[in-house]
Amino acid sequence: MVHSAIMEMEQVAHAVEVRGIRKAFGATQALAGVDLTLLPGRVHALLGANGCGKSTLVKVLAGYHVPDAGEIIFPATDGASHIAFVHQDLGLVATLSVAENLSLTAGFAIQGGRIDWDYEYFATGKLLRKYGVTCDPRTQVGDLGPTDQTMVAIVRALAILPEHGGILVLDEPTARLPAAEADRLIEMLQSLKARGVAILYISHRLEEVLKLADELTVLRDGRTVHHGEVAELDRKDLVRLIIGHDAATMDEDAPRPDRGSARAILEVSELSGYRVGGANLEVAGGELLGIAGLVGSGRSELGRLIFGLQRATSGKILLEGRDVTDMSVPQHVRAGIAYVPQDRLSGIFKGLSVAENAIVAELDSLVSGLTISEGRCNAAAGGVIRSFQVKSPDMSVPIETLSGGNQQKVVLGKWLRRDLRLLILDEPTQGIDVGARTDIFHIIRKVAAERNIAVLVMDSDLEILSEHCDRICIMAAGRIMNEFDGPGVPITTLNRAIYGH
Ligand SMILES: Nc1ncnc2c1ncn2[C@@H]1O[C@H](COP(=O)(O)OP(=O)(O)OP(=O)(O)O)[C@@H](O)[C@H]1O
Repeated sequence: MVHSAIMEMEQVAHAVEVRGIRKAFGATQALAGVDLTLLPGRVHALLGANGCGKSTLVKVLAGYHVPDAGEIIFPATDGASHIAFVHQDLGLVATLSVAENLSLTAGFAIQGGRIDWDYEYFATGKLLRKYGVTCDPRTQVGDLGPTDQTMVAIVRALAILPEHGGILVLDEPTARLPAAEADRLIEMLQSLKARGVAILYISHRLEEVLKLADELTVLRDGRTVHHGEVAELDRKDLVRLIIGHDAATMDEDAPRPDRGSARAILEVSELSGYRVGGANLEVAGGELLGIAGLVGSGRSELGRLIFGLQRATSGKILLEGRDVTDMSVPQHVRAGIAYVPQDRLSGIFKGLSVAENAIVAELDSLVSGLTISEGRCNAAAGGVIRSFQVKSPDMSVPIETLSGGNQQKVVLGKWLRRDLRLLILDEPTQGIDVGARTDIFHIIRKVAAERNIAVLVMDSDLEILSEHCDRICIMAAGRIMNEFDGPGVPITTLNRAIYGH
């Protein structure tokens, strides 16, 4: 029997109270009795490792999943309509303007039987300015940078909340943003507190949580393991609460490339494209080279140019001395280059199982005769699942039923099984929890050293680059401007270089 009920209560201080929510998917108990109270004007962070149940709780709040048991209690009679959501994928339509995107949920202004566009643009501009968003309401959303896109998604959510109060649920809003850009967003969210909005904030970025949140709830395996004030905690405390012990530190014994003798696997000279203009770099076998830079610095485009997703207008790309500049993507894959894109969804095949996704990059080697050897497929998929500690009930379930972070682990794992020379990772640990991140980099380093693979890592999280990369290059205006030897480059040094151009 479903015990869920949305009860109405009067004159209570909370914006919403969640009591004893349980939700299972088959044998997976995603939520095993979660309690949570959101208060007006306060930010409540919801933390926990990949697959602990955060998104499931958000989907229960949104009414997308019906809980197996528990209650959601709103104080006002129309409480359910005063809760707005910004999901991980933002849910914006890239080909429509900012004004159109906002009106899709808030409704269009109609005058004389037609949409009053002058009013639409005026009203959208006013709304954006109110929250400090400077983009033009006529701009296509796809042409905005990721920070402005995120802010538009938040303004769109806020537009359906009342002038005071309401509840805003944000599921990893800053996952795609560099730290400094995320600060703009955090300032915006701080200002909402004064408006009495109750905010539920999900993030794997602990610095943000420490800056923004007033209180936090930590989930582990669908259960609340901690609830309390944030002011009393530091980063180490958060890590301990999330993973149940201190984070593993850098593996001092991990093999590191000897730069003097290691031969360059990748050599890029004077490479230019749309935003990249004259980039030069080399990556040796076994080396992890990090690329940092602001959005628009050419950081992500550099990876796409090397993989052949974008055409170079000039310059050269050599892979073990062989010119691969004008090769197509399939030719690059055959030459031993792998590219894991920023956008997790473009790396997975929805509808296929976890096992099929795990082996899709090496299908050619698993086919015997006209059939695919099931035993070898299962062994290969099992290898990915074990080494990346993918949390999945079994490998036959559709990949989209895994939590976001676990989908990302499968994408990474499938590429690492191929016979690679160069691995390009664009935001590899986006959405991956703090414990799993370190494990993943340890695996990448080990595999890179054992098989002499060059690894190029583009990441907006400077802590990740500082902790794990042998060298870090700073990109600005399409060029490599500085280079630092790692690991352990201070974040302040990296930030100074990034903003110094
Ligand atoms: N529709 C579904 N069908 C089957 N299992 C599901 C479904 N949705 C979630 N699960 C499972 O429920 C558990 C909790 O997943 P959820 O997405 O809530 O985790 P999460 O804490 O949001 O993780 P992440 O940080 O990786 O986004 C996981 O084991 C996941 O595989």
